[in-house]
Amino acid sequence: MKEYWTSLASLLGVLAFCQTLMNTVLPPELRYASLKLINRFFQLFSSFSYFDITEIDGVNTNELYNAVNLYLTSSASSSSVSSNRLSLTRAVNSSSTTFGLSTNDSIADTFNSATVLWEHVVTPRQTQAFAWRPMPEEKRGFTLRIKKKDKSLILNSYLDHIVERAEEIRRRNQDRLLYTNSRAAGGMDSRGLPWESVPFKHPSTFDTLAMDPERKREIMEDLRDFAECQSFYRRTGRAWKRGYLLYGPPGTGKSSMIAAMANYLGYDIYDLELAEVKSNSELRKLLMKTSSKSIIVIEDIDCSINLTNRGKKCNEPEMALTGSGLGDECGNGRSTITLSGLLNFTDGLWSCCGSERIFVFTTNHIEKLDPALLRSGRMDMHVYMSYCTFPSLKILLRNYLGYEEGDLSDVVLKELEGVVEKAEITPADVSEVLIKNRRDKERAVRELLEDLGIRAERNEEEGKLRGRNGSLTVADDVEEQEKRALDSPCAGEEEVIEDSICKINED
Ligand SMILES: Nc1ncnc2c1ncn2[C@@H]1O[C@H](COP(=O)(O)OP(=O)(O)OP(=O)(O)O)[C@@H](O)[C@H]1O
Ligand SMILES: [Mg+2]
Repeated sequence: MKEYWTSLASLLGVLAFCQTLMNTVLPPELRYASLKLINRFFQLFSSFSYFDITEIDGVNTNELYNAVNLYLTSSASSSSVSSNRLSLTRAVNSSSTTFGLSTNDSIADTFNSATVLWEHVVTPRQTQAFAWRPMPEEKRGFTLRIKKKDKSLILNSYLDHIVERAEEIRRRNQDRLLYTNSRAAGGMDSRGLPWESVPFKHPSTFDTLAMDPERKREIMEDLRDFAECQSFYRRTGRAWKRGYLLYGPPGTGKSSMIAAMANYLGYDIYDLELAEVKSNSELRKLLMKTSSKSIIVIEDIDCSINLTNRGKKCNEPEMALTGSGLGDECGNGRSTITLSGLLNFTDGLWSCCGSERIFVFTTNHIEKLDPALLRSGRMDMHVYMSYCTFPSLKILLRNYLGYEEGDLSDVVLKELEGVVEKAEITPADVSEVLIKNRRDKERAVRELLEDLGIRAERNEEEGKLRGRNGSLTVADDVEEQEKRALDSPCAGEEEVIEDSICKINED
């Protein structure tokens, strides 16, 4: 026994000596590499296989890493998984606490009677004197340890199971995320991610959205069709994405529609602030960092992109080859996003670097948009968010006052129907009147009727209404607006813009 202890002490002494020698002789980077090498050597004789799943896979975020993270996060608190230490987090405004694996801690899981071990590996990134792009300060990843004999039996099915479970958890999770690129400092965060997120809690749904019920049903069917028909997109060779252009006056529910879409499909929203994006390549990078099952939104597209930039030519010859043949990135520090860059963003090869994504552009002035954005196939569905119509008014009365079909007298309904479209009132304005008087329903309807009457009269006086007998229908309006926008490709804008639009059309 005494001999045993003596040998153990000598062995420990040798190990301590080797470690001191390594620490003295080798610089820190080499020390880490040699430890890794020794580790690999021992793994050769081990009965386990190891798999590394890193957070960043080249330039893209590794979807598998996110799936494993979510899977372990949700199962960390359950009794089937054993771990001594868990990290607890709760995001700003979030309603739920999430469990996670602490840095460099491990957790065991069981699948088909095989036990596996996950380790959360976080190592500091080696500092480089020069880097092409900001890199996260830490390298994160999971290492899966699995018995060699179980590897062929469960590895693929286990990973499929994790991806499926993660998907399920995401869908069940009420806290969708709302991402934005408009960070005060600009650029990326300490982990090299260009998007910041907060939990998305907008309560708007298709049920609360006031619009023509038939049109609403069409949009919902279109969305469902899109989400469920991956095989169709694959079979027809189309990228699995869809574009919606929402247009109409302010306060008609464009942003509410986006929230309703996200809540309906359970997608995250990426609210892209174009003014914060410096160049087309930055735009592409942002696109690459979005996840699938998401809605990428550019609000007020007519205001966000300065088309006059497209008229500016770059001196570098390779720049002149890009997009429409006009310079797009002159590197002068100002935003140099071009229309062609934007079109590539939604439609080009890069737009397919993920899947199941919806692009939504909104505008108050469809007639100001470049026809290239409107042509069929680019924005698959154009949705006109109109002034309040009688059917949408009934939805608002139900939402705010609880009036169901038949609760209001026929006389009042007739009065409302007769005046609502002539009043050209937005759902936002109707909501205001109803919110203000929601505790006194009759008064609310009375005030609404008064307001509608005044607006209708004013409109008639100002000769705003079009049509033979002064009536304006939503259908007329949609037709007229789209026609105006499509028929005059190079008309109606300042000259510089005209030039560049015409050039891109020639291309
Ligand atoms: N169609 C609608 N159905 C239900 N509520 C609506 C609708 N339109 C507007 N509202 C109400 O008015 C408010 C403003 O609407 P929203 O922000 O969606 O309008 P918008 O069309 O995006 O306006 P803008 O063009 O100014 O961005 C919302 O908070 C919502 O309560
Ligand atoms: Mg809006």
